[in-house]
Amino acid sequence: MKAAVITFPGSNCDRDLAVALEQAGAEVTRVWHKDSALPAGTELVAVPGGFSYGDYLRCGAIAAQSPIARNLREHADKGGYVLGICNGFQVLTELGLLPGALMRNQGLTFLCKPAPLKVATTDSAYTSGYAPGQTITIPVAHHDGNFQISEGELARLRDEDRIAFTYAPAINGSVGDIAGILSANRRVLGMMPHPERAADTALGGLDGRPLFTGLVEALAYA
Ligand SMILES: NC(=O)CC[C@H](N)C(=O)O
Repeated sequence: MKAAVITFPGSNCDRDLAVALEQAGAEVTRVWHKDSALPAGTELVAVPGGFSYGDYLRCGAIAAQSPIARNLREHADKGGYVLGICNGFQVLTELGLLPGALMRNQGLTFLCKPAPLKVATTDSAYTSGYAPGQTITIPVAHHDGNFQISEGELARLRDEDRIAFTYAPAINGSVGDIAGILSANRRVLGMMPHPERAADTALGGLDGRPLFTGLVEALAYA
């Protein structure tokens, strides 16, 4: 699988994400926010966590206007795979590639801790490496992770089985305890927890690894 990992000024999980993808067998190219093209043959664009452009305006809002964001949108519009983690999820909602918004955590504090999650669907390239209903632990590190969405759009997410992960127990006030969602074509995933921080025993956990290995395997047979 050919993957491109975007770096914005303020990204801080870009290298970890590239390493996690490489360890799963992906061929990774790093892309700068001012680039105006993705490498030929890119199958997955990965948008990492961090504090892009200092979180000014709203988390992810300025990154969504960057030069590479146009290529990201084109890639998604063509049916390409896009993975947004934490700040990356915020960027994808700002771009309108995923519905809803990430608001300030209910407790108004930055949360940095391991978060137990439930795998809510295994029907995607990103979650096929898990067992249905499996409980996993993945670290979170955010102040704007409180996912909110209209009732109608929430019903649609549920009807279409597009909720990928939920917090168990709740941590930040997200509606339906939602931690990650899929696009209608199931090729775009946004999630607040950081699977790249739980993809190596040296990092204290392996529960994030099946996301990357499952994705690489799923795309090999796509
Ligand atoms: N780790 C991250 O990507 C953090 C995202 C964003 N800066 C927030 O705090 O909500």
